[in-house]
Amino acid sequence: MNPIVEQVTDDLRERSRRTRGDYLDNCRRTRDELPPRKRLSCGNLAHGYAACSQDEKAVMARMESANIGVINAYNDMLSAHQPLHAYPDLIKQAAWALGATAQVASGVPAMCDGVTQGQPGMELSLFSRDVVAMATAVGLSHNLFDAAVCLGICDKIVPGMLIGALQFAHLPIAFIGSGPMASGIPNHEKAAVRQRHAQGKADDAELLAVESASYHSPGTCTFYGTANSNQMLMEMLGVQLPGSSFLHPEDPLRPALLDRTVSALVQAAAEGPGHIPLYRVVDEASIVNAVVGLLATGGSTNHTLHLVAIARSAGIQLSLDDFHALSPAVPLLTRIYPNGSADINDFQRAGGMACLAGELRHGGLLNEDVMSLLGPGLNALCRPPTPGNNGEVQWAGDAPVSADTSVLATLSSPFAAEGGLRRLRGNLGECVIKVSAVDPAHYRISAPVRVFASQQSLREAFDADALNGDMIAVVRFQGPVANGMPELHKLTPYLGVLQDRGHRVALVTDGRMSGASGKVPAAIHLTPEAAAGGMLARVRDGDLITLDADAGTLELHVEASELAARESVPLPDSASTLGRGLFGAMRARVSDAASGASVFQFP
Ligand SMILES: O=C(O)[C@H](O)[C@@H](O)[C@H](O)[C@H](O)COP(=O)(O)O
Repeated sequence: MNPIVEQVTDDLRERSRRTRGDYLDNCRRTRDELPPRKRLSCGNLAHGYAACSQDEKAVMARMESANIGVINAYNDMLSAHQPLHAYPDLIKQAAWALGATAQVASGVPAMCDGVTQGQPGMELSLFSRDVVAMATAVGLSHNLFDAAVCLGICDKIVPGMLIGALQFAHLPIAFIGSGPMASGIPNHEKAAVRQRHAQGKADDAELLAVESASYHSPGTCTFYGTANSNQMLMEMLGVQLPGSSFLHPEDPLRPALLDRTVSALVQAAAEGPGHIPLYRVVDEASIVNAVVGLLATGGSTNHTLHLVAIARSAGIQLSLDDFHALSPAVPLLTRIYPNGSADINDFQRAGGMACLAGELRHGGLLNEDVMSLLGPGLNALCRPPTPGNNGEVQWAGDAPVSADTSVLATLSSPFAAEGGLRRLRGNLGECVIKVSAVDPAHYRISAPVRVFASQQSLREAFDADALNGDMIAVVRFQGPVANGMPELHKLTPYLGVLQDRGHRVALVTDGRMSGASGKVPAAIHLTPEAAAGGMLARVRDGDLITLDADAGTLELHVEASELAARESVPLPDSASTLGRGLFGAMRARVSDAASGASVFQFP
């Protein structure tokens, strides 16, 4: 076992002792005091199964077999979620074949960050995670279910569902994804046309043709952004079947995997030694494994927020310090766009999750004492699913070796010695940078500041040709309190053009970037944010900032006395169009980015 992974896991257990203990007590008490369906009156039950068939009612009334609640994030607008339309019926059929039942407990909202990128709706995006958590809890609060399955894939939806599910962790709960669409136009070609469009060298028709050739059918986007990082994490945590995430939506193994998820839930719902409630699956050890997976793949920066919020919702006191402590122990093993030119389908062909997990395990980088839906340990995670006898799926054989080391490296020859995400600290506060997609020549940048209070103002300055030198672009008032912490990924082509012109450029912001961002060094999630007393509100045009990803520092070169004497620029008025007015209460209550940017007050 790697001593750093062991130490971080031990420290996390120690730090979480009280809150995790309270959480587990609460889970067990819920099971004792509010066992599924047992406290419902006849009227309650009759309401709950009124729309079921007579046969289903007879089975449900006996209460001898599991009733599975389905939380569904289906909509037609998210390509990744569109295939989920068919899943509830398949789950019901699979349950019925086992003498059990299933019901859709709730739909939950599901935002697409691709649709809202650079748009006002993006200000709802991060908060939608907590809305999804509450919607998941609303569905399961009917207490009609012995187990649950969450159907979701994309950015905020999976973390939100898991936060909600963890409030029902006395039940077995599984996740099912739908898999990536086939590769379209390569992601780096799309990015190149975007840069040409930003300079007026490509028109809208050309850009739309390229975008449509990239995003072209049902399934998850093919870059390694937040959605695909989610999928990796759910497998690492043990709540989604190993090797299921990156199979195409129409892959012939998908029906068998769905059936296996349902049978695992039915088994795990039964009392006895095989009972596997969610609280046995998501614990300190599996959370550390998830962080290791994120670092080894250079995954989405959004997970430095989501994993913290997920862990804390289960009484686990994960912090950025844990990411920072683990990073030197975890080599970078994948090169998937934006960290390279390959996409998630190339990763799958190279060996996918089984190969990645096998490699990490071989290096002692994963905790072995974990529980998954399939039982204890990591064996299944390190083997690809294959068709077995009777159409059932099996995980057998050896961990595969990489079929393409330019996409999925070995521990003996990693892409970088350290993980893809780093913490930066300095007199402006604490923030995060994703180095896995940045050329090491740009790890250290010292340049004068240009301050912007919005994405739009930076774009206007670019269009006016007013950005033609080295620059640290400070885009502030983009934190959770200010405007819900939008992703600023629409700035990537503009900053990318400046970098390609040979200027030394970096972004410093209290906002977020997308999982698809990375080429330009970006110090993001800066805490404290400008709207909550952060020094970022005192930065002025012409100040000098040094961002040093190797040293882990972000320094504003202004004397502390001068900084103390400066007035903070006030928060601009918030806009209320497109529903943003409704989210004022969340902006007023949200925790800082270092604590997961959540409206929930977890101890
Ligand atoms: O965090 C993420 O992964 C992104 O928010 C992603 O969900 C979003 O769809 C991007 O906007 C797509 O990236 P491109 O716009 O670069 O294709």
